[in-house]
Amino acid sequence: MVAESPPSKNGVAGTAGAIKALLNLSLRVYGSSDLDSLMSHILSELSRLMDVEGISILLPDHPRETLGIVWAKYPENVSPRIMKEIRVPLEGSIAGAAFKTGKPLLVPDVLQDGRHFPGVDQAIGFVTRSLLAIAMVLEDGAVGVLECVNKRHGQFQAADVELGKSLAAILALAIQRASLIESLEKTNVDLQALLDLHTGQVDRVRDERDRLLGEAESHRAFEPIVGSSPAVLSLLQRAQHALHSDITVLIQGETGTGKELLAQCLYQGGPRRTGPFMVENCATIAPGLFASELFGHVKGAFSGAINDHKGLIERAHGGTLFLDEIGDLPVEIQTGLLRALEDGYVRPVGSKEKVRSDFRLICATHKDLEKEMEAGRFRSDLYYRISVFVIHMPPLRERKEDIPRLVSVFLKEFGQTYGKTIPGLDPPVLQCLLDYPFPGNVRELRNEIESAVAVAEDGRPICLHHLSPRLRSKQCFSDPTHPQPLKAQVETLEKTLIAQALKFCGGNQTKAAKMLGLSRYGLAKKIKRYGLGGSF
Ligand SMILES: Nc1ncnc2c1ncn2[C@@H]1O[C@H](COP(=O)(O)OP(=O)(O)OP(=O)(O)O)[C@@H](O)[C@H]1O
Repeated sequence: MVAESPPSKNGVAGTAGAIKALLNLSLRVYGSSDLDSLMSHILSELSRLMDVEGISILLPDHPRETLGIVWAKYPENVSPRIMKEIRVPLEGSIAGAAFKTGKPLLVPDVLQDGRHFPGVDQAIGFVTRSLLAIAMVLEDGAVGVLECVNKRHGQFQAADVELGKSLAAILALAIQRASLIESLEKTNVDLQALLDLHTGQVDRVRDERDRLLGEAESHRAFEPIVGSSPAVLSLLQRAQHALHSDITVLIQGETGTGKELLAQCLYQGGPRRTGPFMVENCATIAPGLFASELFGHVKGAFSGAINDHKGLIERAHGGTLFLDEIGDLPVEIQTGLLRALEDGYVRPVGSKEKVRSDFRLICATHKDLEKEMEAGRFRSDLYYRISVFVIHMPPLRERKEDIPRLVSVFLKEFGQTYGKTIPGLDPPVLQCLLDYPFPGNVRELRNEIESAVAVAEDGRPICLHHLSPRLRSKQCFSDPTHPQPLKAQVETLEKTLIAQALKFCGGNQTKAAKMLGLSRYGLAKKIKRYGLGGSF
């Protein structure tokens, strides 16, 4: 049987004590983020305030078919674990009816009420006599039920209902707040995980990008150095280690192998690229001028010193000093250079003051500096100071596979210089280049291609007669390592002899024909056949 809530008689709920208790609970709800300990405290307070044997909060399960007893304050002999396992049906229970209607239900005699669900009492060994079920309602509807069981003294009154409604409202807010905090915390965890993942990905992408950029940058730094032979690749690999540091580098190699070119690449790709790049070839400085060239001088330091002069070391401040042919530096100058390297100061000739210079040194030599040291021409302390990182430039004869690529780069370069389009080399020309030892290395090859382009006909390939006699004299038509059909060799020889004769006769075909014992017409035919119509 369900009774309408009677008006307050005993005035328990209306007392100043109850209001104070309500206020305290509200404050507690907003001051706590731990819902379980908050509920345990609130239910203890409520069971005292409402003067009941048992009190519980039921929340709907998903999907909303049953109610679970989530928090409860019952006599000590009731097992909280068993209580938590109980499911109260929404249909066929007083709590379910309160939840669905959103209205408080006061049941003075539970056994007389057909909706009573006996499962709870059976499970926990308890007897429910009277019951007050109040839905905890928010704007969107009921979020749960507050259930007070067995009024200890007398019956539930209307005042209990009013107090229960106020409590249920506070509890509904507490639950809403807690679930909001929980979902915010979960979102926060999810977001953090997402952020970590994203940050990890961003870091990985950035690392990869830096690695690729680093590689690309190194690659770009050495772009002017043409060659893909194993010798060049291993020199570039080594040079790459010196690219991003200030380390002193000693480049060793024969003349024309590209020592200065490598020094330029190290400077331009290195950390001091915005500073100056001072270059000096020690083999070309007059003996008396070394000190002044390197360290500078002050006005009046010697006859002819009409002005102050900044030396190379001072001018290289913040940048790089490249000393080519360092092996030719006089011993007395070596001491000053060593001091500048170690102290970071130079003293200009005739000056009492030292000048500071912070520079990176790159040296090159074709000499064997260890031998120079043994012979007493090179200071050992300077040698050890500059040979921290040595790079060897391989001679061209040890990397002939680079010749075709070098030739094509130079053909393009000089084609632009001379305003011509040179499609390539006649096959014997390449063979000739490959057979030649190139004592002057890449510089000699470069010069050879430049002079060939200069005399070649626009749009026609470079022929043997465009090459210098030095190269052609080395040509071996019957080289057993490169056997060719006799006809081809004879033709190559014929072509070369005609080209030489034309060149000798300044392009005069009548004279050349006479020289070769050919008719003017016969020579013209051969010139046409061999494409020798260019300027001689
Ligand atoms: N691998 C290369 N790719 C392209 N050009 C090169 C290469 N090596 C050298 N050269 C070119 O050859 C010429 C000579 O090079 P460089 O002056 O650097 O040689 P070097 O070893 O310093 O000579 P030296 O000892 O006589 O001073 C330059 O024009 C340079 O650009």
